[in-house]
Amino acid sequence: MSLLSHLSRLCCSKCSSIPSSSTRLFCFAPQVGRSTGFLKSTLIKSKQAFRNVSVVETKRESYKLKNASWKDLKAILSLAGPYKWRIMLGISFLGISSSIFLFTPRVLGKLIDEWDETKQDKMDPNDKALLLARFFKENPIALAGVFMLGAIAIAARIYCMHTAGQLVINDLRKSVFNSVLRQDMAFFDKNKVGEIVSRLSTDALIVGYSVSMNLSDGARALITCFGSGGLMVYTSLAMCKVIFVVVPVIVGTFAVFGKLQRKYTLMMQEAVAGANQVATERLSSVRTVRMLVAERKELAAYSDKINEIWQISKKEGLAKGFMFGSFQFTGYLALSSILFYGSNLISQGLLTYGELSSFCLYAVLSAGSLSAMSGFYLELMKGLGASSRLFELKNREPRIPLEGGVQIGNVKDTIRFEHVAFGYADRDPLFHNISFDVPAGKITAVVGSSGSGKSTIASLLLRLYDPTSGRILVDGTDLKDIDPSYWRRHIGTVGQEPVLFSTTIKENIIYGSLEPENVTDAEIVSAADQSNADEFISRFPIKYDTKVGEHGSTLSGGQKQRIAIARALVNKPNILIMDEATSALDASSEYLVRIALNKLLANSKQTVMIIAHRLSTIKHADQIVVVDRGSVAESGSYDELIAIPDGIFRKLVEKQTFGFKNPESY
Ligand SMILES: Nc1ncnc2c1ncn2[C@@H]1O[C@H](COP(=O)(O)OP(=O)(O)OP(=O)(O)O)[C@@H](O)[C@H]1O
Repeated sequence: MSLLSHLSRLCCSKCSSIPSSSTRLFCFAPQVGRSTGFLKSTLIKSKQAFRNVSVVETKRESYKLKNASWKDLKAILSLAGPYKWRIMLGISFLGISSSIFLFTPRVLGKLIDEWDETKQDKMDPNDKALLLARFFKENPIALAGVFMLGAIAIAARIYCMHTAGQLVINDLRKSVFNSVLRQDMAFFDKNKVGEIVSRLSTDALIVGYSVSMNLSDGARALITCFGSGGLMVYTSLAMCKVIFVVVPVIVGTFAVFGKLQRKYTLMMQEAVAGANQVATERLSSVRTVRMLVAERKELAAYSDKINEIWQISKKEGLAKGFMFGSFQFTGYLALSSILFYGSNLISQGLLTYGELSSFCLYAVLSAGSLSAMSGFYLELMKGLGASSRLFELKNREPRIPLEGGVQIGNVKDTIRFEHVAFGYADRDPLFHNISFDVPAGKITAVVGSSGSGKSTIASLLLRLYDPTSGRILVDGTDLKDIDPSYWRRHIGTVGQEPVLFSTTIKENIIYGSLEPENVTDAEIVSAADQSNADEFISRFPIKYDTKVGEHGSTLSGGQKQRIAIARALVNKPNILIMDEATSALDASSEYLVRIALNKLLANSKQTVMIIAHRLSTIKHADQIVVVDRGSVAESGSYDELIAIPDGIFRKLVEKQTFGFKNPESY
């Protein structure tokens, strides 16, 4: 009975140790960025960022084992390279525990026969197992001591392999995250953040497991299988006939129901991921759900997903039940056959009680190790499948590197867009010929109808994307030859919807500073003062140490915007890009932000690009560039452009001043 339960425990431990995809993490890009300090708040349109950010874990395909390639085997084994001594130590402990527990049944068999007076004369007095059995008969405490040693060796092996696995997982996660952080924006347009985070969490776990615990479990199964198989033959060749009949039945049962159970486990993981996706998406947009009174609808949607889980769970439970039931059935059948045939041999004097007991123990050990070996193979395949996806991310070279090139962080004369053409991947070309100059130390406003590509111009200037043809020249140097990080570091950006991180106001302001620890409090207050933020921050009880909540949820839109402006200013950037920094605000918030911006622009010696929606706000720009149908349709001062009869700018202004007769007077 206890042998059978030991056997089923072996199988259970195999099943339960498989990392479940229901443990996937859901994470938002700002948090990802914050945790490393790499992502700069230079995303021109936070709405674009959130398009990816709020995409949570999507339904993933089951592991496609057929895609696992053996060339990756070398690569995943090389991940364990730095920890080879730890793994070797684990394997040595495995050697100790396996030797003890493989030799034990034989010694126990001899111990049983030792009590049988009639068998004494037939025993080989030089048999090592017999000598040990006699020793343990006299010193039973020593036997307990040996078992204790075996148990300690097992514990040490598990510790070594578990920690080696975690170290591999840590390395993988760090290197993949590092590679992902370096990717260009086109990569993030195509890949969902939820999917990447899932790879970092689940796939790294599977790979780490497959080269650590799984490897040691596989080695243990192999040693046990061959060791106990050999010892069964050594114990009684005659009994092996029964084994040849019984073992395939046990392994076959396990294979059939095990496969079924694994299938349902994978279906379950997908269903749980689906339910999590619904829950996370809806909860992250709970304000919209509340305003649209959609609570019942969302509960129904979530209940449907839970029902899916329930349907699969019933099948999974049935498969599991049948597997363990059949396992008990075949196991008992096997043991009964061994005992029946064994007793027969005993009655003929061809076998001793001790030998039969040893044989039973070895049979159980080898059956357990056979099923463990099949599990090892599947886990290794899973590891290979998961590693190929991770290596793809780890080895991906971004088209726009993070660093490298001429270190230019200012413009002395002009930034020139020269016949720039550009289109987003899988979209029609957006620009076919954009040409205009941004003079140094002046304010240039870019205007155009919605979707004309104003924000894209700012993205190109930040080199978040490269033009498909044409060039952007900074005092004659192609932007492609300039160190991208150095360039971006000298540009202050305020996006349409400010992205704040769930930390203090102070940390939000200094986020993006090259040396945040060197930014003085006076500099922070000065930046906040310039952006009209100090006025409300100083009214908070703990002022700049106030936490702003997730995505700045405890602040008003205008307050968030003013903190974002302070963040853009604290680094004293040479170039400022303001992307519709006030369009999302109500009238009074806009007024406060506008005062801040006007104050800033009035004193500014910087080169400023304003992506403008509200045309009344750019009256004082030195130059206005009108983008229309992929090229620059008009450019000039406000007065020059408004004076063009039927001009595009004039029409844009007329649309915004609908109801006013004379747009010039607006
Ligand atoms: N990351 C992206 N991937 C694919 N297409 C994009 C992406 N970002 C913007 N677009 C598309 O490019 C076009 C120009 O977008 P952009 O945001 O530059 O326009 P805009 O003039 O700033 O618009 P608005 O005034 O409405 O903010 C739009 O059609 C938009 O759908």
